[in-house]
Amino acid sequence: MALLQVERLTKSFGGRRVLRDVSFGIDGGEIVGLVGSNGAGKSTLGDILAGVTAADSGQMTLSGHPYAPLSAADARLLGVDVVQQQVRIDPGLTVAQAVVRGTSQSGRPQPELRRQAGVLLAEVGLDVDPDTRVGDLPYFVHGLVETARVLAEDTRFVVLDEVSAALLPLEVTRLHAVAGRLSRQGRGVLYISHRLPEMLEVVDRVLVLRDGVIALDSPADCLDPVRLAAETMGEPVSLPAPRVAATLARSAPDDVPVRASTWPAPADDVALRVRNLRVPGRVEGVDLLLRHGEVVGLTGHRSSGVREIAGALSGELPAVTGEVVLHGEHRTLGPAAGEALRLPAYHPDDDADGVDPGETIARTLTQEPWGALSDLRREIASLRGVIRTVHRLDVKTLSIRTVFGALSGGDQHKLALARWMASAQDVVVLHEPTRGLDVRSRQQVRQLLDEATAHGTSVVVVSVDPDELAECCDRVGIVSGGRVARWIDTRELAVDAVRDRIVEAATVA
Ligand SMILES: Nc1ncnc2c1ncn2[C@@H]1O[C@H](COP(=O)(O)OP(=O)(O)OP(=O)(O)O)[C@@H](O)[C@H]1O
Repeated sequence: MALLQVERLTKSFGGRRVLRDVSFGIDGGEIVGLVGSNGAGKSTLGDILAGVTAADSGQMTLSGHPYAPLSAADARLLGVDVVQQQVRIDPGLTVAQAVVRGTSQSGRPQPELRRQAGVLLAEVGLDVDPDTRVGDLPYFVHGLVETARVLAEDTRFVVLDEVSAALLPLEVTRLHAVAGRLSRQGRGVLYISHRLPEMLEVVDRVLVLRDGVIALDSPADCLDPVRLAAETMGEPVSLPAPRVAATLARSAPDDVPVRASTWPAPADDVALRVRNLRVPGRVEGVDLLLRHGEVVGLTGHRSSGVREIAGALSGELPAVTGEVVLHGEHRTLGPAAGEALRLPAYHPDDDADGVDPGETIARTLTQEPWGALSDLRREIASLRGVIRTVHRLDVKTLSIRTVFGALSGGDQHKLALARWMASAQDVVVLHEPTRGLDVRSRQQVRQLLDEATAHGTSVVVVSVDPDELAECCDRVGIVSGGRVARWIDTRELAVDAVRDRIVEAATVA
């Protein structure tokens, strides 16, 4: 008998039928992957299992008994819990309070809570003081805090919704160890992810959700990432090509000179040169050279200094440097000069947050107060632009009047990035531009990048995901001890070869 059995679930939002006829079973001790394109309904399904959302019709059983939770709290009592994709924990709580909140443990004395939270945090590989305020933690940590909370409970079935999306390979390995432990304890796990190569390493079976039904239910060892991507999209997908090869294959617009990949770059080809960049105590002297139209990646462990380099470039952290040349202009940075680089930076969490989730897609993308639109032709052109973007990015919605917050996580991210990139010029910093995106959406984001770089924009991509770096960048710097320990050139290498080099170099560093 399956631990959790799902029969003919359906769910619609307005006129959009998301789940049509979903049936499957998951045994105790099984880790089952759930994949599907952005907007396919994975989170909706996970939320139904965990009582967050109710299905329109269908039945579920848990250990053979009818299971129809009235709320998330009800599901938790019955032993089913979810770590949600866009989890937001009350920033005023301490980590220890967050780990035990809503569980049977929460009434225990504080010292015991702290001790227990410390053990659980270590288990998910999170090296933070249990007294730290949640609001002081980076966003990626929230999913791990939630995973620790699930461990604190007597849960029989756990949904992990995109917990790995913002994690480094080493952190993903720890998350997989947690999933393995849950499975050895006889619990069932539904593991939702777009990071297919990593997911296939941990799951026993994979369910593909496509067009509202389970289109494939297969043992993981019969699948590889390319076949799985094709099953997810319902059509063959091409392997991502390295960016430089794609750039050379593309016919450049007449007004854009095709650059030779020479190194060092000629002086007039330099978009940004920084020598000896320092953030006292955190960044130890980094040299960075970015040519016009180049995409340079930076990655490294949490304490490597990579975030601080990005923070110094975007002016979020005070930096000192020997020399900065930006568009041919020399600048001096440092407290004395009172000047900072202030490169525009896109952070998926902050910028998707900066968008009002209650606002329509149309208003979000036009960025104009509608009262200010007094010219009908301008308004039509502007709305046409919105429709084009929604089509082009394949956003799953029936109308541009849908509120932004009702879109799937991936669709929100794509639109927020497209909106941000529309005004990106010169040199910009992008944090995790393809996070949480399916294989086709990743290609669409690469196209956005290619278009921007073809017009001379240069990009620094900061990421934890080796596949993203391999697909999007011309060069990737591995940061360690506040320095770039090694540069990996992606030219003339297959994407998975670059990925392996990044993982290997980051592990050594
Ligand atoms: N509360 C809601 N109101 C209206 N539509 C919704 C709501 N929640 C989800 N949807 C719609 O249901 C569809 C499925 O969304 P869901 O978040 O489940 O997709 P997903 O497969 O998890 O996508 P992603 O990979 O992008 O996270 C989307 O088209 C989304 O717009």
